[in-house]
Amino acid sequence: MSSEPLLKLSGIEKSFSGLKVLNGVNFDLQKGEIIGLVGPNGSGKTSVINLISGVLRPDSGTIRFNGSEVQTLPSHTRVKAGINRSFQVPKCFVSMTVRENIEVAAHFSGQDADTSAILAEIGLKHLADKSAGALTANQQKMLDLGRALATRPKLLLVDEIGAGLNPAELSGIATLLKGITARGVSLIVVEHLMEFLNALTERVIVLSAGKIIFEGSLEAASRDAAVVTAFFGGAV
Ligand SMILES: Nc1ncnc2c1ncn2[C@@H]1O[C@H](COP(=O)(O)OP(=O)(O)OP(=O)(O)O)[C@@H](O)[C@H]1O
Repeated sequence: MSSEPLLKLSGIEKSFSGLKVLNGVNFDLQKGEIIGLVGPNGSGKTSVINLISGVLRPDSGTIRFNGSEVQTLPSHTRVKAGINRSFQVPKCFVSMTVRENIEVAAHFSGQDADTSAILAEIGLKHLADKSAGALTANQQKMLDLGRALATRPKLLLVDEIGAGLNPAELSGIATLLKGITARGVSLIVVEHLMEFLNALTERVIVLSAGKIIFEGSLEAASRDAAVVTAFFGGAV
């Protein structure tokens, strides 16, 4: 049996207009694992998600997923291979209904999704026939997640889904995400909300200025001098 991780980033470098935003990023993710990706604003978290999902390509380095290198594949091919994501700013089709948004995503990826089950899971079943453009921002975030689920990902990348939610909503999303991993899906969760992350996972990767400065438990991260300096500019 292969012990290769589901996802392996090796030596990832990315610059924009000469400014290096990722500088030798390496990490692994196992099947069914959740990791939190944290770091100060501008540290490179969304760039990592964009590189894994195919929105961006690395200048150098490799991204192995499920046994193959994927770093040069376009996004739609990566979706079919089992990588999908939600966005910081949701990207639903606002002129379609909620149900149609899920159906289109499933059709696009060639998957036979259970639309009703997904609508129930994301809490939008009662709004299935409503236009996606009429949803609140938080409901659109859930629909974005539902669209990703409709493609039956093996790896789901969740970019700041918690922003602007109240504690009850955050707890509901933590339960939802844990239910998704219980089905064997791996998750990378980019988040600023540490309480929310703590409810989801023990393992975090901390980025600072494009480099991984810590990998381990959230509790240990909070006591790590380099992490404290990256977030607060010095000891607290
Ligand atoms: N397409 C782009 N073109 C130019 N610069 C970019 C682009 N995308 C990201 N950057 C820059 O790369 C750096 C890392 O940005 P990124 O969005 O990955 O950080 P982040 O950690 O996700 O930040 P935040 O927590 O604020 O979302 C920033 O300096 C950002 O301005």
